[in-house]
Amino acid sequence: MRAFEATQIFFDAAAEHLKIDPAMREALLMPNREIQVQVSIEMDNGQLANFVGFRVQHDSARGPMKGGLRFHPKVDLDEVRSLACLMTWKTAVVNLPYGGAKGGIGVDPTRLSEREIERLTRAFVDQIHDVVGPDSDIPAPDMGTDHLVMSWFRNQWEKYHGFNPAVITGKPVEEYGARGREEATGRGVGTLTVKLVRRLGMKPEATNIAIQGFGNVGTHAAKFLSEAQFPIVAVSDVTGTYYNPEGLEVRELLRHTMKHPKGFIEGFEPCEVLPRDALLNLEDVSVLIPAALGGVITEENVDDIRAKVIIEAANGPILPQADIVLQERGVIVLPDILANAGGVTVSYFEWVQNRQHYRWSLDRVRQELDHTMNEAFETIWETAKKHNVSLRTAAYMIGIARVHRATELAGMI
Ligand SMILES: NC(=O)C1=CN([C@@H]2O[C@H](COP(=O)(O)OP(=O)(O)OC[C@H]3O[C@@H](n4cnc5c(N)ncnc54)[C@H](OP(=O)(O)O)[C@@H]3O)[C@@H](O)[C@H]2O)C=CC1
Ligand SMILES: O=C(O)CCC(=O)C(=O)O
Repeated sequence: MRAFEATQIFFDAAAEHLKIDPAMREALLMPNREIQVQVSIEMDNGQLANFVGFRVQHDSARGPMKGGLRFHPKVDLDEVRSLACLMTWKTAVVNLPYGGAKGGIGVDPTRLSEREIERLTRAFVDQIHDVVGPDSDIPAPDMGTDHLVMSWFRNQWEKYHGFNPAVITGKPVEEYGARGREEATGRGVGTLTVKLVRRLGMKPEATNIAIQGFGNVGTHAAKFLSEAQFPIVAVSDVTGTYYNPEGLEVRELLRHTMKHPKGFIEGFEPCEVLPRDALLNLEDVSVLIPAALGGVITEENVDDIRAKVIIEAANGPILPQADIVLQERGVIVLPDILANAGGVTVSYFEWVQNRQHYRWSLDRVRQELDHTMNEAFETIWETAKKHNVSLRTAAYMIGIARVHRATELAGMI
């Protein structure tokens, strides 16, 4: 199943509960604008290389559109469209004054040098600079991009439009970035995992966790949760699954990946090395946190999942048929549009600081993030109880209802 079709199925389930008529459903679901561009650069060896870049602007009823940039070989229009749509409901779930967008380039950044990635980023900005801006569409990091990519993006955009760091978030802290943005998605995931586990009557020390993906989101979630006394028994990256039933030494693990030339976990000890996807089926795992790609839990592998709770740190990790099976088995799923909303929340704080030429302390960022995440969680928990629906349907209901209301109030339709 393609990514956008999966998002549409989740959307429809909630729209049905909200009794939104078919024409309005179509209007809410259809992206405002989709941009596909050719991005050609000179590689370090002097050869020309061509890539395809995308920016999908899904909805702006609640404010400027917001969403990350992904550099990954699997990036295509369908994936970006689905991710942009998720951003619309996500920003509404945490009640930010934003709409949703997403972008990316089909490229494997691990095969490019830093200078080649910089040239690629700048060439992409040359193609899309006139459709993004602090009041229209504000990019940010996602898979395969980081604070350096944000910095090059800003610098190139400012060559056309002049100084305005609020054009992009997730920048280096010393260049108008927000303290706490780098950790924000993982911290939000951690905060809500603690809350949900407690709500379900489970004890952190007796709740084993497995995390798929050990990049920005996976590492910060692991750090937060191990500090909250959860045993992190398994983590994975593209090189494999690293498992220790006694709990991995997360601090050592972070030190190890920082020293590895490509940031990989391979070579870490003490632990058992298993095939990459074995992480999904471990017997002694209570909480599974997918924090890598979408579409990893499918109809084919869902019966092998043993966890009681799944926290969707990644965007779209569970396909709709698998979601139904998990619901029937009583597995609690905290949906992406709530679970990973910490990143865009602190991006909003960065944008606000940039616009005010003011800097918040890390304590203030963390306090406001915790407050936003807790409030959204309670709203969705209550909605799920009231309507007897899953947390995913409840989150979609909240997000869609807010965007629907803004659309009606603006008289856009
Ligand atoms: N960054 C952010 O602020 C936000 C990110 N997200 C979502 O979180 C997810 C992760 O993003 P982020 O952490 O930024 O990305 P990163 O690029 O920083 O890290 C991705 C990680 O996933 C690993 N990975 C890739 N494919 C697989 C696989 N098949 N099995 C196991 N591990 C795999 C990578 O391994 P390796 O390093 O070996 O390549 C890497 O460890 C994405 O779905 C993203 O959309 C959501 C909200 C905000
Ligand atoms: O920080 C942001 O603006 C967006 C992050 C993102 O792309 C996401 O939440 O999926």
